[in-house]
Amino acid sequence: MKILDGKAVAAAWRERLLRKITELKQKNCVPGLAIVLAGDSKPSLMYARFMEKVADSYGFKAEIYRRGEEVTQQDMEDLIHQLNEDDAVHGILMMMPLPRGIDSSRVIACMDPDKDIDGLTSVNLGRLAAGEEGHFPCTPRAVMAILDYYHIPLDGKRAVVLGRSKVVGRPVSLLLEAQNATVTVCHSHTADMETLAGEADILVAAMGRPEKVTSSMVKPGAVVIDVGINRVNGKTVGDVDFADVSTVAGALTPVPGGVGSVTTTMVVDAIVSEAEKRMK
Ligand SMILES: Nc1nc(=O)c2c([nH]1)NC[C@@H]1CN(c3ccc(C(=O)N[C@@H](CCC(=O)O)C(=O)O)cc3)C=[N+]21
Repeated sequence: MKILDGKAVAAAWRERLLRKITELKQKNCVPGLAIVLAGDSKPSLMYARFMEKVADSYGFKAEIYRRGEEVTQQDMEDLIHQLNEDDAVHGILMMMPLPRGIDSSRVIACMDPDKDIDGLTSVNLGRLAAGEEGHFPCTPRAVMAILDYYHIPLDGKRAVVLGRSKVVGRPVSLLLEAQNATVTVCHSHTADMETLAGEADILVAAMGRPEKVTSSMVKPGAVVIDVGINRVNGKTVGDVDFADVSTVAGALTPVPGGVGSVTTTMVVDAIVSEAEKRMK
């Protein structure tokens, strides 16, 4: 079984992105990232902190806009409008989910699609579905970057995505299909998910349930991509039972050190391309 190392993928992208950032700085443009962190969700806290460190290592600005669990709808919408208008901000990364009581669709709708580097807006999701250029969610892009780095063929292959969330399941299914995979999306109402999962050449686990995918659901030799980030007893585990699935899979991403460690690189890529676009 091959371990698909996210850190190796991130390292492969790093040099080219660093070069682009240097070029931007020579033109007096320092890419600026606004991270919106509302509430106390653990994975969001982890991601925001890790993203801040990565931005620092790339030598550009990332600022966290922290709001409490009791933030109001108006505060959230005002914040997004403020960031839309701030020329130092090239991209907005808003941590999902937002606190209970906040209508996230309405907050997302406030976002300037050009600054929506995680592809949350209907405009960017529509562009993805239509096969147009745009900002696409960074976690699904990280999945694709891993498959690409390891030269995993997708054309004509059966891909099964477990989960249909707006940030992962749905966009990753569109990206896989765009690479000519035949994609099945499973969710909480799917009948006989185990059988469908077992037919996958490429299995993407993104349901957000700790260690739910076991060896009996995996075809021998399949490529398994674990998108899950779950905190269990102070430890971070994926949606895949790593030890069990590694006995049948052909290749598997670890957690941590897999998809998550490439997601931050995709944020850097998105912010750089947005900054470059503005210099033209
Ligand atoms: N709009 C939005 N987009 C997201 O993509 C999104 C989100 N909201 N909300 C929260 C979840 C969670 N998430 C993580 C991404 C990377 C790591 C990450 O970098 N993990 C490292 C470990 C970092 C460490 O060692 O601390 C790894 O897996 O290797 C963690 C969590 C993205 N999410």
